Amino acid sequence: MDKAPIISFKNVNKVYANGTVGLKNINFEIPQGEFLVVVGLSGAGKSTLLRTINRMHEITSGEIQVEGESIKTYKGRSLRLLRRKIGMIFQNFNLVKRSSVAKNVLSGRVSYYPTWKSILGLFSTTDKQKAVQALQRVSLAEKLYARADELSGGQQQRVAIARTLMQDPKIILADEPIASLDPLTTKTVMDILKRLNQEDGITVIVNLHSVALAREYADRIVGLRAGEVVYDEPIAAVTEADLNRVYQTV
Ligand SMILES: Nc1ncnc2c1ncn2[C@@H]1O[C@H](COP(=O)(O)OP(=O)(O)OP(=O)(O)O)[C@@H](O)[C@H]1O
Repeated sequence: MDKAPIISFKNVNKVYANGTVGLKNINFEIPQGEFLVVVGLSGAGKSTLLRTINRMHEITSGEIQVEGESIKTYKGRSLRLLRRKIGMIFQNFNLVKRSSVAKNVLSGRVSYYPTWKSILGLFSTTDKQKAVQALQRVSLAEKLYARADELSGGQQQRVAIARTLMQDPKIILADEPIASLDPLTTKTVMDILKRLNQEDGITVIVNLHSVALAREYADRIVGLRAGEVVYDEPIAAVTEADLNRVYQTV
């Protein structure tokens, strides 16, 4: 690919406080606009990898760059700006369940407001319209006033995606976004992520257990085993034998 990398890992290591190795000598670049799927067994380091990109987890050594800048020393405003451009989707949706869909979606915009305004819920009319548009993108505009916990799992995940869109993200990190969903709903959610990638040029990185899904949606697959990259290929080059390597336990 000839596009500049939006994210790069250089000799990245992560050792947790209890001595567990989370990531081991990770080196790779993610070009802007790529749909990257990270696969691996439970405990392989997929969540750790994703969470180092927005500094939810700190790395032990090496360097991660986002848009050509090392994120290691970011704090205060620079860290807030980093997190604003990186949306995150979680397996369990992370919605405020007793709040309305509208409030949940608008909360994706708080980093654009001073704290006191966001606490009082003083969102602009423009942003309220933006929330409706975000819900339209995930085909849920009619649920604007519903309570989040009245929705199905798949609908809640779509609300979470709409919330992320309020950030105007350049990157979406999705950590097992379909792990709690049935096959039909899985397809809806994956299709939405793919559409945002293709129509908006958002770089999407998704952690998945399912190799079949990875093959269906990814531009490229990175396989992790015990914190190490054991496989990194564009989708066209993927073979069963390669993927089996990712799932070997020894
Ligand atoms: N806070 C923590 N403290 C200590 N070890 C941790 C912590 N978080 C994760 N680990 C360990 O780091 C390794 C990688 O975990 P990680 O959650 O990144 O894997 P994963 O591939 O995302 O797994 P899963 O598919 O189950 O979510 C595992 O051995 C895990 O037990």
